[in-house]
Amino acid sequence: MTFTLAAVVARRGLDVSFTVAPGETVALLGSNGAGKSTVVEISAGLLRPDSGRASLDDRVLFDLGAGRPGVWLPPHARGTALLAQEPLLFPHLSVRDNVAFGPRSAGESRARSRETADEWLAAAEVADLADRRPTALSGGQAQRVAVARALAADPRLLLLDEPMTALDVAAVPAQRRLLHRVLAGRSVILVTHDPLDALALASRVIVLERGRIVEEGATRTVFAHPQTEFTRALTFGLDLSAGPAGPAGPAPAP
Ligand SMILES: Nc1ncnc2c1ncn2[C@@H]1O[C@H](COP(=O)(O)OP(=O)(O)OP(=O)(O)O)[C@@H](O)[C@H]1O
Repeated sequence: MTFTLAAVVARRGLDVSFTVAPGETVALLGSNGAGKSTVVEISAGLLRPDSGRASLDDRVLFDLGAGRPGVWLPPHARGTALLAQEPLLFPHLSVRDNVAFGPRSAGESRARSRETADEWLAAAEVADLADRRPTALSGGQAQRVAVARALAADPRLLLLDEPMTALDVAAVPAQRRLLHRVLAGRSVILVTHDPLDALALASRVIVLERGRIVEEGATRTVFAHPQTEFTRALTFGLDLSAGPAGPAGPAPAP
């Protein structure tokens, strides 16, 4: 899926335009208030921009401008899934039924949507928690269930807004590894403050400053040759000379 977005939100000082290629994870970086969450909200259908257009392949998500009726698809009709900082699971449903909710809403039978849920719970390595209520989960477990729930809906575009922020620091590497595995081949926008998330998960980064794109390119290229003060500070001390880190870590020195 190719995602294209152009949007202006004057009251938030936002004016951006970019594309996410099929199967590409793009990390949105930038200081507090730069506009990252606003981009996610617009893409998910939670915030209406003053003007702009977004599409996922040939499906127009919105097309708005002055003096015409325009197009605005509601969140559930977009084919996007949002994974937020907090897992936001339905407290009255079991873990399995939380994950089954998306496929069930999309018209799958109760039995088939539960099978889909169990497949994604297994992929997120939390199959043993299927019968629990969300209140009986740790923060890390709840985020894994939230990942399973987002993917069970089979989104055309996955929006991750700081999915690691609420986690204990010790739980972050395992969550990063899970995301690395399940994001492969999907079109994803990842908001993060952590350069390690961008390096591990995103092939491209976009840096926002006061609602504008000020830097973008391949993650390692941008980090190795930062053009803005923000990116220079973000990557200070990062050693990018070891080559790309795979699941087994960087290649050993010769
Ligand atoms: N609900 C809101 N109402 C009005 N203005 C808002 C609202 N949420 C954010 N803003 C403003 O919009 C601008 C962009 O904020 P946004 O939350 O998108 O930034 P961000 O890059 O996600 O920041 P952070 O890293 O702190 O989460 C900021 O100037 C912010 O003050």
